[in-house]
Amino acid sequence: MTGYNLEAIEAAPLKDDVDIVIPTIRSLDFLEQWRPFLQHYHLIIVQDGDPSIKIRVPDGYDYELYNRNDINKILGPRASCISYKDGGCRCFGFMVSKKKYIYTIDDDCFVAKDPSGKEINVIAQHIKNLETPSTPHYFNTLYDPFRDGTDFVRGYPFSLREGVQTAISHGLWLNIPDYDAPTQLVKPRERNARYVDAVMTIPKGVLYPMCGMNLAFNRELIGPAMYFGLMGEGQPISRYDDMWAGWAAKVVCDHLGFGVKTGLPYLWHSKASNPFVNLKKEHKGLHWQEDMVPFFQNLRLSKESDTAAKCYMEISKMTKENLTKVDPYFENLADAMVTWLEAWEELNPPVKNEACDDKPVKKDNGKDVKAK
Ligand SMILES: O=c1ccn([C@@H]2O[C@H](COP(=O)(O)OP(=O)(O)O[C@H]3O[C@@H](CO)[C@H](O)[C@H]3O)[C@@H](O)[C@H]2O)c(=O)[nH]1
Ligand SMILES: [Mn+2]
Repeated sequence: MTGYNLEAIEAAPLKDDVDIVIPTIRSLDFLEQWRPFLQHYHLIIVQDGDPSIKIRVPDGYDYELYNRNDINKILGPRASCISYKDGGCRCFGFMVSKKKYIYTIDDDCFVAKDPSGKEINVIAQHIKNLETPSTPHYFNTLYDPFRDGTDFVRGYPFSLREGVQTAISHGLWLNIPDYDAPTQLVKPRERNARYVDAVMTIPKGVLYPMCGMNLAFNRELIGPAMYFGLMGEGQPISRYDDMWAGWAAKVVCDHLGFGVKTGLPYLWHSKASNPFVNLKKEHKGLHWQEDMVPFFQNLRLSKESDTAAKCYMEISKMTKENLTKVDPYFENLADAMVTWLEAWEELNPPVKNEACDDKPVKKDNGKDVKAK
């Protein structure tokens, strides 16, 4: 497919347009190996667990680091919507970022190699995925037609070849696959060595289990719908943070006409989590997913919902109406979704037109800021 200068996209890493968000309860030593690919980017590190622990960021990285005390200070009572002791705390980083794109990665992930032995530049591939259209309305059997060396196949309607803007790029994992605890327990030695050289659009109306380990998205298009839920300490469920975000964000993308791609790039996941501990954290989710998935599959948004934030507000109401019968937890989750939206709006005030009004309009972290 021509018309998109893929080489130019690869050469320009868009370093001023991407923030890298890392949730961590461990160490950041994994960043040493990522230097050639990540050091040019700004990091937003969300330190989970005990805030008195000092974590070291490898020299040379440009970063902001937030622990629980910082989250409480910045969000005040609204900090209650950010999960504690769950990787879902990463969404705080999405909220404080001001960039167009987010790339989020776990702290037990390393650089993978393609079958030729070349190290994979994850951000370059995610940017390609995001900066080229998706094709959610009709499946191209040669996968992403916007990659070099391929195109739309015979029988692909010309009226659909323009595609739609891509909002989410979901990358995959070599070595330890993203299995749930029961699958990990029955297949403790399973490793993924299968590198599939493919990127594909997930069709409109089809949901998927989104993993937060190697994920990029366009924050301007979909940011408010990328809430990783209320999980972890004090909650009956953990480790469904990315699933919740993925189901909701896909429904919002389908409604707003954005696309979601999955496939390349791969990274190397060297799993640090324990399947027995995970089973304890996940077991309610394993039951509830049988209700959560049909809930999202049947959800229809109104045409008045024409932004990600409005869609997400509607989803919070529907969550309360439809899932509270599954468990009272969903009432708290629905309230947390509203709190998340309020906090998002406070930190990301709507941009006003300077020509109409140049008065200071909003407070941003306590400071008056002019609308840009
Ligand atoms: O309490 C916690 C636990 C973890 N983190 C950070 O979150 C990521 C992922 O954690 P981990 O590597 O333990 O989990 P996996 O099972 O390997 O990964 C998958 O589980 C998903 C559900 O949360 C996650 O998105 C998947 O990638 C690491 O960076 C931990 O340090 C945390 O902050 N708080
Ligand atoms: Mn892991």
